Amino acid sequence: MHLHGTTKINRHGRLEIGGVDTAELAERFGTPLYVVDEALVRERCRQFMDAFRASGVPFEVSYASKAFCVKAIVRVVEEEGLSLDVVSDGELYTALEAGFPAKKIHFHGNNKTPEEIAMGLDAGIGCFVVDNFTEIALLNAMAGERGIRAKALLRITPGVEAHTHEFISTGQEDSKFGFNLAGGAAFEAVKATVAAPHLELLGVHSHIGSQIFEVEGFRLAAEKMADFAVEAKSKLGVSFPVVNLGGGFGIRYVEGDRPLPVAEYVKAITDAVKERFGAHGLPLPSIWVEPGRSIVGDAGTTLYTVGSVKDIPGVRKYVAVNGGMTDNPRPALYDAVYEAVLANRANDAPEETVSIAGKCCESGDMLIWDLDLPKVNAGDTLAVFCTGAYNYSMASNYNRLRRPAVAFVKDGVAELVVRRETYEDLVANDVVPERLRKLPAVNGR
Ligand SMILES: Cc1ncc(COP(=O)(O)O)c(C=O)c1O
Ligand SMILES: N[C@@H](CCCC[NH3+])C(=O)O
Repeated sequence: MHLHGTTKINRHGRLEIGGVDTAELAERFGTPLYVVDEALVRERCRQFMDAFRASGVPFEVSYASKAFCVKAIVRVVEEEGLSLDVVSDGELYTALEAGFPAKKIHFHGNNKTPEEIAMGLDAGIGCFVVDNFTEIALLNAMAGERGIRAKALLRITPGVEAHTHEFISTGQEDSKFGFNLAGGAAFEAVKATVAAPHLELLGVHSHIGSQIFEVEGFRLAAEKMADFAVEAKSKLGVSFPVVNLGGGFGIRYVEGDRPLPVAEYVKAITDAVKERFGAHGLPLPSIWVEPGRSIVGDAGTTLYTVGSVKDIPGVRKYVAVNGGMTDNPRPALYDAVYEAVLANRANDAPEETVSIAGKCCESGDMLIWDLDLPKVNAGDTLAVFCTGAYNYSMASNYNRLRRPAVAFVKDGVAELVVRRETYEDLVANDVVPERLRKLPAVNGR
């Protein structure tokens, strides 16, 4: 069993996170419950910040809030000195509501609506990561209407494929994201941006994929960005003050996952940029990265209560929990794998191999296949590890399940940061047209 961050087994044989017994968490907040180890989030933030400081380059580490976007986490990353990526009006709204400094917010997305661009411009965000020619024209026009110049980073698809699950690779040429390098769109985009009177070109951005365990892809992308900077300088006289290499740094979900220490990814990136820019006599740009999963992923644990157990002799034993694809759609979407333990009997030896099913009306609603556990009973608490990234943020109300609560734990204290949805929340936006309203009962019928 791999215990992440402050997670440990206490003297009662129960799992404890941030110094808080999971039995107490389940009792106080109910289950399913997302538990976030705040100290581990802060440690991950510091690993990035410290590695960049050690490299001596100008930098920004921008938390990709799509991984987990709620006000409390925004507060934590601000306290740790990070910047923030948003990809929608909703994420931007959350960041601003949390008091995050607008200047340190970067707005991503392949189809930012005019309303989203207006919201970003009016808030005075730091930059837009511009994705396509439509956006160059729109952003220029909307900044012009306001009499300002918007800062723009151009998202480039560098043609680097990271070794990861196909569905979450975004760096290849055939992508809905960005301007491709090989086809010449990236070069045209630089020309169009510098010709736009209300845009200020900050530089270039690339993101090569997610859950990456090697430095090679980052190094290659960094080199391609540097070579592109050389081309832009020599042919157009344009400089890139910023080179952003995106996110995608892998984490350990299960045995066999071998992420590199954060410092190694950072060193590979900063070395490649330094070398390549230096070799061409270009000034060193500010180097930015956008980690999401590697900031919050392994700090999250989901607690569930075991309900029905169904044994099909000679086939398999299904153990169902009171959540599923609604709070964690990643196994269904990406065949993602997770480790889990019985939180209330964490020292008990494994006795059986079971598969963890969710409670949704969907055969694909399985959380873990073939998990070794002690004999499981209804009422046990199952803790699934590494659910901090892309779980709460991708959760749904399928089957009208209510989204779980989120609690931060730290130094023996648990605090609610998102309350569990209520039945009222579920129907709050429903409108019944007059003609469908139930007539008041007549004569008691
Ligand atoms: C542009 C961009 N930046 C950053 C991220 C964060 O990725 P990860 O959570 O894998 O670090 C993503 C998502 O993959 C992304 O699309
Ligand atoms: N949602 C994906 C990652 C998204 C990457 C896209 N930028 C996951 O759960 O792994």
